[in-house]
Amino acid sequence: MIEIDGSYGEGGGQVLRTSLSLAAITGESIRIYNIRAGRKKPGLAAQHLTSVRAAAAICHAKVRGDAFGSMMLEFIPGSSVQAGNYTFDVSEAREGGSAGAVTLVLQTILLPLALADGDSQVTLRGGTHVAFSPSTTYIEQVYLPMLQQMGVEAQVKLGAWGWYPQGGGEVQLRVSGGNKPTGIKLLERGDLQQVRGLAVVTELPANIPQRMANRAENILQEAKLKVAVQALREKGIAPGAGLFLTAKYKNSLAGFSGLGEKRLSSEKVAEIACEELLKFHQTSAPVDEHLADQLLLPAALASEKSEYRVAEVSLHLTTNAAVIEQFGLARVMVDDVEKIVVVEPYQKY
Ligand SMILES: Nc1ncnc2c1ncn2[C@@H]1O[C@H](COP(=O)(O)OP(=O)(O)OP(=O)(O)O)[C@@H](O)[C@H]1O
Repeated sequence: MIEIDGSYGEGGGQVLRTSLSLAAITGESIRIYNIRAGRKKPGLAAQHLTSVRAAAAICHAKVRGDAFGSMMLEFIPGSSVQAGNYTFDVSEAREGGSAGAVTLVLQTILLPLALADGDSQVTLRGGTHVAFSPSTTYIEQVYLPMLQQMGVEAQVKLGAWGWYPQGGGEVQLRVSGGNKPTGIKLLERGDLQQVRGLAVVTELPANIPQRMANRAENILQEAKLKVAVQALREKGIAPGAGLFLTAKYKNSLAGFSGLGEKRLSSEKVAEIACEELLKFHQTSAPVDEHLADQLLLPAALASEKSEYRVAEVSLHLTTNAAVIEQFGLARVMVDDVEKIVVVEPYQKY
């Protein structure tokens, strides 16, 4: 049984999710203690508990400690990962519901399902565009296309928008099985081809997405970037707003967002997303800070070495590297100065 200290490094949910993915893939039993000890409300929150249940469902794991707020979990896989049709609802993990991010549940099970024999279809319910997690738009426009470059085939379709605090969104995920990732080499991003944006609201007036779109286009055009932002007004179970930008470079993609809040103007939401994008654009790196930690797992499972340059070496990145190394799956080297990540898989699973 592999013992994992959940308080290590970042001390957040990612230590848990990466461990779950790797336990499902390798069949190794794990025991995680100090789960999310670094957070204000430690232990398993709704999104994490749903990730535990999702990982357990796909490999028939026996689980101990799978309760809301639990800081200890034992996870003993009972079979190899089984492709199939699954539904996971974050709101079921907590009384009174939750807007926990479905995208983080998705990332927990995606690679195990991609490696399994057969195709899968997964319905995920909860928050689809919430803070401190990849938005579903990011998954669709950045994460999955980058994984496709590594030979992993998966698509998402947004069925309903889910914002904080109500959640209630829905995403359909399709994964083609039997795909071992190839490595990725991404040291130069090439020229920017276009910034594509989505300014969206649910249950709010049409002038809001239009104002977000106008402000974003003005800022990015002033910076001499080619940009097109679509303003969209959608139906939903609650009001919500956001601006999602995807920068398409010759060799890579990067994503940035601003989420609406009460007392935050439409223009300010646009400015938040644009500032992030412009900061990234100045670095000349191909991989944004968030994708940097998210690419580690496919790279560790790949059939050959990966090498990529990142905009920022985050604590998420170094923490995820340490968890992967604890499973003995790959050697991960992070050059803090050059900001280059090298992953050498041992191909032991
Ligand atoms: N704006 C964003 N765009 C894309 N990815 C993001 C964004 N913000 C955060 N992420 C990613 O979401 C993940 C969050 O991991 P983290 O461990 O912080 O999560 P958590 O489970 O939500 O919990 P907590 O921090 O509450 O323990 C990381 O992979 C990070 O790169």
